[in-house]
Amino acid sequence: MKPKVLLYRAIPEQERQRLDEQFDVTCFNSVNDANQDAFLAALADTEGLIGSSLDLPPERLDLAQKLQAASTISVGTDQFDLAYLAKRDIPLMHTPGVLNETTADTLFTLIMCTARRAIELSNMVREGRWTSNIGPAQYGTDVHGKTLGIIGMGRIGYAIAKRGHFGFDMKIQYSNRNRKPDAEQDLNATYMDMETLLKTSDFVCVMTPLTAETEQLIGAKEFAMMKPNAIFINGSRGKVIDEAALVDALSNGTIRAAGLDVFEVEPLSGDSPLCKLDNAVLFPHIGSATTETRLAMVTCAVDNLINAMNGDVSKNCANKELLDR
Ligand SMILES: NC(=O)C1=CN([C@@H]2O[C@H](COP(=O)(O)OP(=O)(O)OC[C@H]3O[C@@H](n4cnc5c(N)ncnc54)[C@H](OP(=O)(O)O)[C@@H]3O)[C@@H](O)[C@H]2O)C=CC1
Ligand SMILES: O=CC(=O)O
Repeated sequence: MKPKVLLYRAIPEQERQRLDEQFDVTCFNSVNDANQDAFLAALADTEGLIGSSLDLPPERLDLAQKLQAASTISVGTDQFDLAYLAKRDIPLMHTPGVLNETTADTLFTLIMCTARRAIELSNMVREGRWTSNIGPAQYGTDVHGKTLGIIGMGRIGYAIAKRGHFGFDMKIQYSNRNRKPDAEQDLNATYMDMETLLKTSDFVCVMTPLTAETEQLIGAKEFAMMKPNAIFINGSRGKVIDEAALVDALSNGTIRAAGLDVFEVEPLSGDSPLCKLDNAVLFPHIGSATTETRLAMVTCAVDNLINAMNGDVSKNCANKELLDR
């Protein structure tokens, strides 16, 4: 008998077929109020889980007592409690690497759009408000030659810094849990504490994971440390910053602008005060959202689940303490 797997997101047909060859798959294209009870009931029998964009905390996974492996179609693992899974000997597989360049492209788009006010001025044209040649009131600020500060110089942080260094002649500085010799050698990046980075960067870009240590890492105190002309970019997770404090900082002119791909609550409500601010560029969590990269992530996650269900967690296991046993 094939192991039972619960798929909780729609995936391309060819990847679904690969799952079906190996597993007895129950599929929920998405989990919502209407089918949540059926999903929770299905957890009871499942041995493998694969999907994304759904919080699966211990109280839900306690219902899945036969679970052997979980595979998230994302690099971020914050929808799971890694320590809880490790205690139950359940590997959580994720998709590092395959989305680095696409996500860095998105983050650089935010840098460009905020600095050059691209969305705000495009809207001016669309809405028939371009009635005379633009003047200083509409000018943006340069990106090339400026200082880019990366908080969280991991795989994606490095890919963003690479674009800044090679493409835009930017000075790269970073703060991180550990030093990154590759970034220092390849990109001439300077390591510093977060406070110094906040005080001296023209662009501050956050790319850490969401963990107990990084939750609300950037709040009112940190925005106040930034230059008045600083542009703040968040591509990590919404809860890494204090969103209300960011709204204040943007409204009061504490900083110049912000570009956000992630929010405390997603989807962001159209009623959010952020939506009223011209100096906020808001993307609907599209870091990795290209056809090619989303397919690569699903392929990676399917491979990961097959490997993990066969006892091989040597590649792409997020709760690494399992590997050390
Ligand atoms: N907007 C989007 O669509 C996307 C968002 N993401 C988000 O980006 C995150 C990062 O992805 P990725 O680059 O692959 O991950 P990595 O693990 O490669 O990079 C994360 C970096 O953050 C550092 N870090 C972790 N905790 C802290 C801390 N407390 N203080 C300072 N630095 C810290 C890590 O340091 P160290 O090296 O020392 O461990 C590491 O260098 C994901 O977890 C996800 O939340 C990812 C993909 C797309
Ligand atoms: O946010 C996206 C991810 O892969 O994590």
